[in-house]
Amino acid sequence: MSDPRLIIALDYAQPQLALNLAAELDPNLCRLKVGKELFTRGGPHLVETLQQRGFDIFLDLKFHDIPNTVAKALAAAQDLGVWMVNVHALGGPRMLAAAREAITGPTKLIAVTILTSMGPDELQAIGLPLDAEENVLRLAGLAHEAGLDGVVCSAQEAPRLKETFGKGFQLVTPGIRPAWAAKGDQTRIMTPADALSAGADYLVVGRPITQASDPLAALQRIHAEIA
Ligand SMILES: O=C(O)c1cc(=O)[nH]c(=O)n1[C@@H]1O[C@H](COP(=O)(O)O)[C@@H](O)[C@H]1O
Repeated sequence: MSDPRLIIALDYAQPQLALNLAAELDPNLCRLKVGKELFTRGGPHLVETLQQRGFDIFLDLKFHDIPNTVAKALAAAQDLGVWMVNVHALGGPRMLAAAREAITGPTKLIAVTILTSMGPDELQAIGLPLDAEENVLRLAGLAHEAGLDGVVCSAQEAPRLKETFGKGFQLVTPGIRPAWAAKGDQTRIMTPADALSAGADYLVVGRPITQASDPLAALQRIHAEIA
């Protein structure tokens, strides 16, 4: 079975736009991410429709709540049959343990560490040490200890994480920006090829594809860059 490294973030306001793009894509070449905006608009039905078309779905709802609530939300995500789901590592060790217990099947469970949009100023504003990598390593340590499958991080942190937690601990990296794409609100970014060389297992790419005047051409360009 193919194991595509590319996950396309379907950050659309209308489910139909997501379905239109999906209709042009090959599930053997990419996976799809359904996040807060699209899920709030399209709901579980949209996830099911995309799965029926053969796509693995990363349900990116970044659960962050008390342990019981997170566990119940994850059970619901698992019932949907999604390929991957995430929680915030900042929810803490008890929440991560409850999350791990809630996932009993093949759904991959990963933890967001420090959002790729955050730089030193924002880390300072929320009272965390200024070095993003230091925070990511600490939070990834909590996720690893709780038995999660991996973390969401920036590709900049990938070498240290692979070195510390080993090959099997999966790294899902947003903040991917080809040299030709706008940075937008992302801070800790890397190109697709550099991210893979740094040790990323999966690349999450949204706007460089979804906001391109020709999304398929943008996707093909990225595929060519990482081939
Ligand atoms: O969990 C995520 O997917 C995520 C974590 C993170 O730290 N940074 C981050 O950008 N994301 C998501 O990854 C996608 C990145 O989209 P673009 O910046 O448009 O490529 C968005 O859907 C974000 O919600």
